[in-house]
Amino acid sequence: MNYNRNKEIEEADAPVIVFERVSKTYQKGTPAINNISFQIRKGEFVFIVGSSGSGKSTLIKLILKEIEPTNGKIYVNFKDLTRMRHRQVAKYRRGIGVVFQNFRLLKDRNVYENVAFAQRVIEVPGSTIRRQVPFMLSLMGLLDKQKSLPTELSGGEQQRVALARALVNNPVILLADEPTGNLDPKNSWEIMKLLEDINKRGTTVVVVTHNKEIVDKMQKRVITMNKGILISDEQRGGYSHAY
Ligand SMILES: Nc1ncnc2c1ncn2[C@@H]1O[C@H](COP(=O)(O)OP(=O)(O)OP(=O)(O)O)[C@@H](O)[C@H]1O
Repeated sequence: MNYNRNKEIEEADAPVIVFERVSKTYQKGTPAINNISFQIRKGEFVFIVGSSGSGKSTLIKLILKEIEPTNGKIYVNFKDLTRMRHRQVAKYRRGIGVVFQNFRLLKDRNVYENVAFAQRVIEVPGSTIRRQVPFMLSLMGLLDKQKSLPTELSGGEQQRVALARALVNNPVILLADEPTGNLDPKNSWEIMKLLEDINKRGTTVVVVTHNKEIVDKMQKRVITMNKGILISDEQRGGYSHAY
């Protein structure tokens, strides 16, 4: 598995997520996102923070093209999302790794199968799956849990399975929506260290979180939202500057 993706590291400065004056108003509402512009470059690690209802999940849904902006332009991986054809959307989404607060694992499949499934749906050859799934599980420290069902795992282990599944197809971007929301501090830090390792290997990582301690300690770029408006965007920022 060519996990280093040398070509992409060479293009480390290329913007992989671009929002240009983007607004989103749900039916009968005030704007959930109001005239937002920002760029995230290849290989960056970015936190998105803000109080409940500030528009963070809306932002993630826009990036995944689960919803359409009311105004503005969004480019991801050099594709104009507003002009993407319906039949191209599934393939586009498979190019982005995503993890959520509640893990979203297949409950009736073991750890190995949960990760392999992400490859089976895009018809990766069996021999490649048999090589790449154990590699990914070993990166996540899960080789000895391959045969366990999600219900037999701790929350931290379940999130590591979700990470393995999100990463096995080698995405350029990993989106994490509250990845530590259901975890205790020790497991939260383990997941954040893994996200940092993944980022060092070249993957662009975008993390939505309410975890003040983690944001303050990690000293990454922090985009802060408030009532649909981007109120600050700081390199080596902190949560404490948020409100
Ligand atoms: N499907 C929807 N229909 C109508 N309004 C919505 C919908 N989804 C979100 N909203 C509204 O849009 C605003 C932004 O919501 P969003 O879920 O993006 O916030 P958030 O920052 O992710 O919040 P949280 O931290 O609680 O997850 C809120 O006012 C919310 O009520």
